Order: sequence, then C-alpha cells, then structure tokens
Amino acid sequence: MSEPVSDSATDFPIITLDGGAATGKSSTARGVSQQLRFLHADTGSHYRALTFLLLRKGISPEESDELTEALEEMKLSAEVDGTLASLIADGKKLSPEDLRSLEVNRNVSSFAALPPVRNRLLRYQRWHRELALEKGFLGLVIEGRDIGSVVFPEAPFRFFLEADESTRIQRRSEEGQEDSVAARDKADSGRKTAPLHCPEGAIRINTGNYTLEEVISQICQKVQNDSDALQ
Ligand SMILES: Nc1ncnc2c1ncn2[C@@H]1O[C@H](COP(=O)(O)OP(=O)(O)O)[C@@H](O)[C@H]1O
Ligand SMILES: Nc1ccn([C@H]2C[C@H](O)[C@@H](COP(=O)(O)OP(=O)(O)O)O2)c(=O)n1
Repeated sequence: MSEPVSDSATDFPIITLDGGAATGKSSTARGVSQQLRFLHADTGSHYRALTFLLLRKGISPEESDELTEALEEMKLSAEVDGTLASLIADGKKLSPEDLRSLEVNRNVSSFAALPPVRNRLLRYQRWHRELALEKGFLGLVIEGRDIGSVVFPEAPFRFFLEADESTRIQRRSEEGQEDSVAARDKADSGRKTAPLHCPEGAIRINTGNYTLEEVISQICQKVQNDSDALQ
C-alpha cells in the first residue's frame, strides 16, 4: 500500500508518545500496540531511514537543491509485520543495524532539524491513521518528538515520557549502543521547527519510577477507561 495524497479525518483512537532519547517510547509503544491491537508507528525510525539514505547519496545535513530533489524523488510506503509498521523507501526496508549505526546516531538530529525533511515526513506520518484503519487495527500508537504537538495535536491520548539522563545513558549502554543521548536531546529540544517539548495537556510519565510493564499498563488502562469502543 502506498502513501495517498490526502488524509481524511476520522475518530479512530490515536495514542501519541513523545520524549527524549531512551525514555522508553519504542518499548512502551510496542507493548501498548500488542495489548490493544493498535498499529505501532516509530517516527524516529523514519528520520533514521532518511538520514541513512541521504548520507548514502552523499548529501550533507543542510538545505540544498540536492536535498530537495532527493526528498521529492523518494517513494515512501510501509510494511506491517505484527503490529509494527516499517518504512519502505524506494521498495527497500533498512536493517536495525543501518538505522542504529553510529553514523546515523551522529547525523539524525541535524537532518531532523531541516524543514524540508520534516515536511516530507509529516504527510507520511499522518497517513498511518489510514493505514491502521485499512489493516483492521483498533487504533494507532505513534511515538516520536513532535507527535502530540504537530503530527496529531488533536489525538485524545497524548503522553510525554521522561527519565533522568543517567538512567537513559545506562539503558543505552546496557543495550551495547554508543549514543550521545544528551547531545541529541539538546539539538532536538533547541531546534526551531517542531522542537521536542511536552505538548500542552499531555500526561507526563517518569519511566524511571516504574517498570516497563507498569508504564504499558498505565497507558492501556487510561485508554480503555476513556474509550467506549475498546471496552
Ligand atoms: N519503564 C522502564 N523501566 C526500565 N527500563 C525501560 C523502561 N522503558 C524502557 N526501558 C528500557 O530502556 C531502553 C530504551 O528504551 P526504548 O524503548 O528504546 O526508548 P526510546 O524509544 O525512547 O529511545 C530499552 O532497553 C528498554 O527496555
Ligand atoms: N517525531 C520525531 C522523531 C524523531 N526525531 C529525530 C530526533 C531524534 O534524535 C532522532 C531519532 O529518534 P529515535 O526515536 O529513533 O531516537 P531514540 O530511539 O529515542 O534514541 O530522530 C524527530 O525529530 N522527530
């Protein structure tokens, strides 16, 4: 299925999870998507995929005609495996190793700060609501940095995950990843377009105070209590 030109409004339940690096967004979204039978979209992986592909074309993270042309030429679609939607660019799915490489970790915040990159992905990310509906999921859980503020500001269930920097650095090192969590957070929070912040009205959860299972269950309970269709 390919991305359509427009997206129509529906009252389909949408959960947004925003937060800094290693606050637990992806693992929480995975658990929630499986418990509630929602489609899971990881928008960080979209920025990572574009970063990998643009670097491979020799394009540097600044606005240029080459960048605009490469973004216009890229055909984006999705593959759904279980509850997870993965980005397919020009017919190819990237491996977790490519998406989480040191080179991508170092450059992704710079590409993500560029308005042409964000505009290209905004349309694609909003389309996941239609994709979830079409594939028979009961809702959409979508995670990133600007989801509750820019991508789906009207979503009924918006959460902001946070945790101490030391907790997050420890989580990444336990995963064996070299990642400058603090530097990325600073760049993501300080950029002009769609900076990382807690969206107004979103529920804050400090994931350092709870187990992963507890965070998943807090979110599922809130959604199930407030949404007739899921009871
Ligand atoms: N509430 C939690 N308590 C303890 N560890 C957690 C919690 N949530 C996530 N983690 C762990 O932290 C690491 C980073 O989580 P991840 O979901 O990749 O974060 P993010 O998507 O925000 O970068 C993973 O190893 C995950 O298992
Ligand atoms: N909605 C989003 C999601 C991610 N980004 C950017 C900023 C992040 O540093 C990178 C990578 O995001 P990702 O969620 O994969 O990062 P972590 O898993 O939290 O380490 O993408 C963004 O600008 N907007």
